[in-house]
Amino acid sequence: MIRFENVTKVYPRGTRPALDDVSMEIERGQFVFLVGPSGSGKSTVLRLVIREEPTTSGSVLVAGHDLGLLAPRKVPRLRRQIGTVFQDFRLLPNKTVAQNVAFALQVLGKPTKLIRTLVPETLELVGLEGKGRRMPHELSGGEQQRVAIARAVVNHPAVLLADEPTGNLDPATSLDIVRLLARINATGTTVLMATHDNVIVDEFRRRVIELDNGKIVRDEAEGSYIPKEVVTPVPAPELDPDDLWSPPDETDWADEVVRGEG
Ligand SMILES: Nc1ncnc2c1ncn2[C@@H]1O[C@H](COP(=O)(O)OP(=O)(O)OP(=O)(O)O)[C@@H](O)[C@H]1O
Repeated sequence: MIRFENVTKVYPRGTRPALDDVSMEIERGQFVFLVGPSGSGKSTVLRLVIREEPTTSGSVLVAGHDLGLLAPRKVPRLRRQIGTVFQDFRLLPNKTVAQNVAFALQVLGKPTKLIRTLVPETLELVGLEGKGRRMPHELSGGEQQRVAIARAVVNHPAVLLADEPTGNLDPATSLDIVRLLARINATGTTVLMATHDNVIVDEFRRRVIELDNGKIVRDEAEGSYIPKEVVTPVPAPELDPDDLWSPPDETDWADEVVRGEG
């Protein structure tokens, strides 16, 4: 689904490469934690996947398509297939919860009838049923992040990128948010989450890719990671795929990118 081939990224005013000859492949449907110290290149990986930045050398491929060959006017089409969530939520402060989520569909020109169905459905998915009329400032941090996640997934993206989504949240709320991301992953959405939080990484035991100084220094398959310390046990993430949307259709997604290139 996401492939990096010998990717090096040097920012215009960078003194050293933010990414240095990185190669990796993330399969469709995987949940991957991207870890590493501050400045190791985690956010840069995410920026390259949505083509917010070009590579300096090497290729980033999404669904088999080289983003370096994608015409700039086709980039919005790519981003439509990729949901993004950030540490600071980035909600529209003057819109209600429901309007924040609806806005993501309105900018895509989706019909009102569809929006009226999808918004409540998505708010229920993220555990915010009944809170659609609240303003963002009337919510806790964890609830605000749920709104941001609802907005990111309401269009059923093939990929969800999360950059330190728990960075502003307390430990218990952080685990709830990652459980929610795991539920979304269980619907077939590929999830790539950058995090500093070792408790979460140890707890969820998904694939871990560690960066240091722009290089991959560890890549451990799902479930193979042995925590260094015992952490407080918490219940396993709730996975109920029957209750959720069907997985995104990779064929449609690939076709859309192909059409975009043409
Ligand atoms: N726009 C930019 N211009 C110049 N250098 C940049 C830019 N963005 C990031 N960098 C540099 O690239 C390197 C990688 O940064 P990046 O933000 O990807 O790291 P990170 O692992 O996400 O860090 P953090 O955990 O602190 O968010 C750092 O040395 C950073 O200073």
